Order: sequence, then structure tokens, then C-alpha cells
Amino acid sequence: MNTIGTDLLPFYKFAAEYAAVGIHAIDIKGKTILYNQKMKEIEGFDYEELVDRSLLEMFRFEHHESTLLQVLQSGKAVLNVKQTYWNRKGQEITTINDTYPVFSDGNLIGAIEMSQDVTTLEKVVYQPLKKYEEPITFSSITAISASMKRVIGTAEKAATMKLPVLLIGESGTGKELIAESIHWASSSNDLFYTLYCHGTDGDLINRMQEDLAGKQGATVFCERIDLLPWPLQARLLEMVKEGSMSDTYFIASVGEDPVELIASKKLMKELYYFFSAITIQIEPVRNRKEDIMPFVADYLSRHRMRFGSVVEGLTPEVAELFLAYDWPGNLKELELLLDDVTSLLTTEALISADLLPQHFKSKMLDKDAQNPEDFLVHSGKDLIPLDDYLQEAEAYYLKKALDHHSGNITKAAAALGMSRQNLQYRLRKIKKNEAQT
Ligand SMILES: Nc1ncnc2c1ncn2[C@@H]1O[C@H](COP(=O)(O)OP(=O)(O)OP(=O)(O)O)[C@@H](O)[C@H]1O
Repeated sequence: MNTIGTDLLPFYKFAAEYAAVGIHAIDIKGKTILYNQKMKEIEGFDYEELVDRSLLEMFRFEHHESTLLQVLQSGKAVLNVKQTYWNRKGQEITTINDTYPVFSDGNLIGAIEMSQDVTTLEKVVYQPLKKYEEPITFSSITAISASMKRVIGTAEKAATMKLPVLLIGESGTGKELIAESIHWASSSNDLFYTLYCHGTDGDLINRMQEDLAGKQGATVFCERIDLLPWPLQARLLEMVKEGSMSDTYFIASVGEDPVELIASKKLMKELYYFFSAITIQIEPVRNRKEDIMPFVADYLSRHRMRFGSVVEGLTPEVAELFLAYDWPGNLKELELLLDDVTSLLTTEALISADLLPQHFKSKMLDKDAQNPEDFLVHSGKDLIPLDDYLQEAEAYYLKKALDHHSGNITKAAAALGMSRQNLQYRLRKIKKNEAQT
């Protein structure tokens, strides 16, 4: 209650739910008590999956992974942590997180994390300045695999014909690089304009028209039109068809198969028809691993030229890890990893495993382990019989409990609220089941 007697709780609740920052709060036991709309958007959960999200609570054991739990343990705030990662939908997300302990009457009662989504800002402000000092042309693109060579071949033809192009590929596969290369190959005009479609800003398209007013022969790259809200897709369609922009060359990109995007109403059919005079599908890098090592070599050569470093390559162990990893964020993820690693280099000629960031090493170690999210029901995943599901969930949970207590059965059993004998019996049963399958 405030001084004028209005109950503020409903207002606080509304503000938390609809705030433009992602909010995730946990209580003293680590249970999620607040998880707002923006956080769902950032982490890429669909409504159906969220209904199941409470299930994840019972698997919440990765204490060292979570800043929230770290803050809960230390009682100290962790501020200004920038993170780039690929969320559940494979979208690249960059956030700046502040995590605070929450006290009531001097007692710690939980922790709260506030995530600011700076993905678009990063893309607009930071990235274009970051990598290449010269215009991007086809020769800047690593294309050793047969599939990337085909991509470049088609892109070169598209540039000659100057027909609208639709680039299809996961985040980080280099769609923007290809769009820019098509631009330079198709025209001598230096106006390459990227329309970042990640936001819900209603003025996005009007602003672009203002920016391009009176400028002849520009190329507009509409990046990820599938992320554009429906009314803005309609507005974009109207604009590309308008006579006033007839001199503009349009290229667009989408993150998945456009036929599925149309079926799930994420992409307007007419917009697809406009852009798809030529479609170019870029394979994820896990299907063309021949490109990984040449990309690393190219990155390191640029690093030597730019910073005068002496780094030559990777140790065989790191090369093996790079080739084994699936790279959900594609070469962009590899590039960010190399940015991290090379910032630590002094006189090393080879990048060895001890220079790799902890988050990458733990992902490699966990590669074969089951994740909490494997237990969620996804629309694209076949259901399994309940008994099998429960068995898998039990095995996962008990193993995590044991890991958590460094293999100490007595402590794990106590934490699980069961006798030592009961835990041993269940573990034997799991082993037997695993041996049979
Ligand atoms: N084949 C490649 N050759 C060279 N660099 C690449 C290649 N693929 C990706 N990259 C690197 O990855 C980064 C991301 O590429 P880009 O922004 O073009 O990806 P994208 O497919 O447009 O991603 P998103 O859909 O997330 O916007 C670039 O900065 C580039 O340095």
C-alpha cells in the first residue's frame, strides 16, 4: 500500500509482465517465481513449451551455469554481463544482464535477473564496424565445401541478372555477407542498406524510405523478414511494389524453410513471391565441416595483419574439438569464440585447449549428456510412452543429483529425500535397463 491508499501490487505485476526488459526471478530455493513476456521472447519459448517449463525446475542443477543461482549463493549483485548466445529457436541473441540478490527485512529471499536485449543494437552499431575494413565481396567469404561453392555460383548469377534474391539459412551462416557481395557485384553504387527486421518498431520501414529518399540505385537487404510482425510485412510488401522504389535492388533473408514459414503464418506468401525470383539455401556449417578450418585460417591471417600477432593455428586437440562441435550459431559462433580466444593471446603461435572459454568446454563435455529440455514436449518431437519418459527422467535426475554431490550416495539420497538403499536399488535398475537397450 502507498500513502494514498492505492494497492500498487496489480500495477507492479503489470509493469513486470510488460516491461521491455526480460525479468526472471527465483526464490531462495531456486524456484522460478517470475518470468515475464520479454524473457520468453529472448529465450525463444513458445507458449506450449512454457506450460511445460515448470518441469525444468526439477532439473535445475546447473548451479555454476546460472548467474541467478550464483547471486543467490553469494548474496552479491553481478552487473553488466554481456552474453551472446543462440536461443531455443536458433536465433542469435545478445543481452546485457544485471542480477541482484533480493532481501526482505535483511534476509535474503531470492534473486532477480534483468536482461536487456541488445541484439538489434549490436547488429546495427557494432558489427558493421567490426570485421572487414573493406567492402565485402565474394572473395571475403569462406567457400571450400561443394555446397558453399554452389551458393557463391548462384549468388554471382543473381548479381548479373539483378533479380530479387531470397537467402535461406540459419543464423550466422553468412547471409548478410552474401547479400553485400551480390550488391558489390551487381552495381558500382556504394549504397548498401540493411533493414534489420528483428524489432517491432512500427517506423522501421518509413525510416528506411526517408534514409533512401532521392538516392538512386541502392541495394536494400531486408534481413530476416520472417521476424517482422505481420502488419510490417504487409507494409514492406506495399513498399517494394510501390513505383517510388523501382530503382532499388531488393535482397531478403529468412531463417528457415519459407514453405514452413508460410504454413505457420510467420511469412506472408506474397512477400515470399516477390523476393524469391532466385532462392539461395545456405547449409548450416555442421553439414559442411570442410569450411571450418579454412575459416579459422582466414580469421587468424586477418588477426596477424591487423594486430601484428604471431598466431598461426590450432593445436590438434582444439582442431578436433572444433570439428566435433555442431556450431548452432554457425561460423558467426566460431568467429565470436575466436574473438574471445585471440583477445587472450600474447606470444602463443597455437591456440590450445586451455585458452578456450569455459562455456565452450562445458558445452563440449555435455555434448552427449541429456539436457533438461530434452524432457519437454515439442511440437516437432514424437511422444514416447509415459513409462519410458519417466524412466529417462528418473535416470537423468538421479545422475544429476549424484554429480551434484560428487558421487556421494549418502548425500545424494538425503537431498532426494530417500534412503541410501532405495537410491542404490534405483541406480542398479537404471544400469540394468541401459545394458538391455
Ligand atoms: N562463409 C563465411 N565466410 C566468412 N565469414 C563468415 C561466413 N559465414 C559466416 N561468417 C561470419 O559470420 C558472421 C555472421 O554472418 P552474417 O551476419 O552474414 O550471418 P547471417 O546469416 O546474416 O546471420 P543472422 O541470420 O543471424 O543475421 C559474419 O561476421 C562473418 O564474419
